[in-house]
Amino acid sequence: MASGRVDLDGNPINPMTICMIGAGGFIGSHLCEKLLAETPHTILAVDVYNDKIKHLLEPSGGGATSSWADRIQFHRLNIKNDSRLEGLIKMADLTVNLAAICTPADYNTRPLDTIYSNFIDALPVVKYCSENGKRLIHFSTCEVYGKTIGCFLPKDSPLRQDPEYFVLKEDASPCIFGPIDKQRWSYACAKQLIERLIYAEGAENGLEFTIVRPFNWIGPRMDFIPGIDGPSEGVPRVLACFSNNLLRREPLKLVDGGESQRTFVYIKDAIEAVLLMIENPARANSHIFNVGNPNNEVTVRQLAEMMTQVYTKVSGESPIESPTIDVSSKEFYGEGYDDSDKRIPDMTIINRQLGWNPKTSLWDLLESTLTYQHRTYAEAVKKATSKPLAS
Ligand SMILES: NC(=O)c1ccc[n+]([C@@H]2O[C@H](COP(=O)([O-])OP(=O)(O)OC[C@H]3O[C@@H](n4cnc5c(N)ncnc54)[C@H](O)[C@@H]3O)[C@@H](O)[C@H]2O)c1
Ligand SMILES: O=C(O)[C@H]1O[C@H](OP(=O)(O)OP(=O)(O)OC[C@H]2O[C@@H](n3ccc(=O)[nH]c3=O)[C@H](O)[C@@H]2O)[C@H](O)[C@@H](O)[C@@H]1O
Repeated sequence: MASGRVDLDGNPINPMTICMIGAGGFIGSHLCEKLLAETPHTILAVDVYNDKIKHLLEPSGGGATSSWADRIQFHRLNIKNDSRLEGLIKMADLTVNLAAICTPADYNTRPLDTIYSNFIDALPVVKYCSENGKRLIHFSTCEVYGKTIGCFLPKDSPLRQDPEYFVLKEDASPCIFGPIDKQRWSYACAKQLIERLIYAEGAENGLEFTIVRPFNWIGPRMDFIPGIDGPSEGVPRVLACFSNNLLRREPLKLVDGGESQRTFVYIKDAIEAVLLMIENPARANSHIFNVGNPNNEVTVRQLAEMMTQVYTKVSGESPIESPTIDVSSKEFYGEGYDDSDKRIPDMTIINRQLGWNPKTSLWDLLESTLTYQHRTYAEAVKKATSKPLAS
């Protein structure tokens, strides 16, 4: 049955069933919302948690019409050890695998869990897709590029300004990781190996696959605020760390001077790219796609300064006297941390295959995200910090 929707080549798109593993996480929650709101597709949502998609599962909740809840089914299971996984993959036309440990604070402190989660646990998913002739969209990471070639040049080398030495290209750039005792690279290395395995399944066994390399997607529902909806000692990714500091009126911690550079893309822009991949298999299969916003580059220090300005605007609270503080990576993350110096995605392939371009500026995406953070957490943080200490 056609849905009235057409793909980029004008062909009708038939409704499909999508097995989405890790659907209860940050990216999964936005992808579920988009699929339910704009397409006729059905979702088999697999995760160990569902807090971030609860509003979609309740028949009348979160503004959802009952037809939304009819098209999403939540399966609480851990893909490490659940025999129901193969059945769900068989029932679906397409599997999207998002499940992973993906917070840098874990890579050097829980390297075994990180490697198991990103490589070993993903193996059965690839195998079931390959054996049952099912299409797979697998989430990898921009971290597979590791460090740029440019960072090994002398500090004053003019070649450091040459894009050939830092722009990251799917089909040309090498993957450059630090030594083994820098366990930070356990995640990137596990993701690289699963990419190679998927690629080989495509080459040798005809698996239909697409690999996504997200470049710092950020927005509402990313990670958790420590002590409010996550462990008080937990260290989430930078957006949630800095949001937590702003909510608590603490200085934002700059790791090793905040000199590393990142490009941030708004989650809603990035999800548009994933929907194009889902609905245009002929253009997306056998490709690896960078998905990021090369125009939104900042150092982490600049990000901290911009988030402080934006938060002042959306909360109406004046900034604290010393808005940032320097910490060493050893103090913040522990032994074995290392960092990617710079991440600029080359957009040629995604542009050519899917015509996708990011739209939202860093200021605008921070404004909508920090408005959400303030609305969602400010009261809870105030309550938590005003509680008298137990005697
Ligand atoms: N957010 C980003 O910018 C970004 C960047 C690069 C790569 N990625 C990749 O995208 C994917 C999703 O990222 P996210 O930001 O949504 O992370 P997330 O942590 O919010 O979501 C991951 C989800 O997977 C689930 N999960 C993990 N292990 C599982 C298991 N064994 N069984 C069932 N469910 C399990 C978790 O409960 C969580 O809900 C990950 O593979 C990550 O490596 C994300
Ligand atoms: O998002 C991505 O594209 C990928 O990169 C992230 O890695 P990274 O960008 O290093 O992680 P963040 O926690 O977002 O940190 C960004 C930078 O901010 C710094 N930072 C972080 C937190 C903080 O409080 N202060 C601070 O200076 C980190 O040292 C790092 O240089 C994670 O590995 C994954 O989510 C993902 O695969």
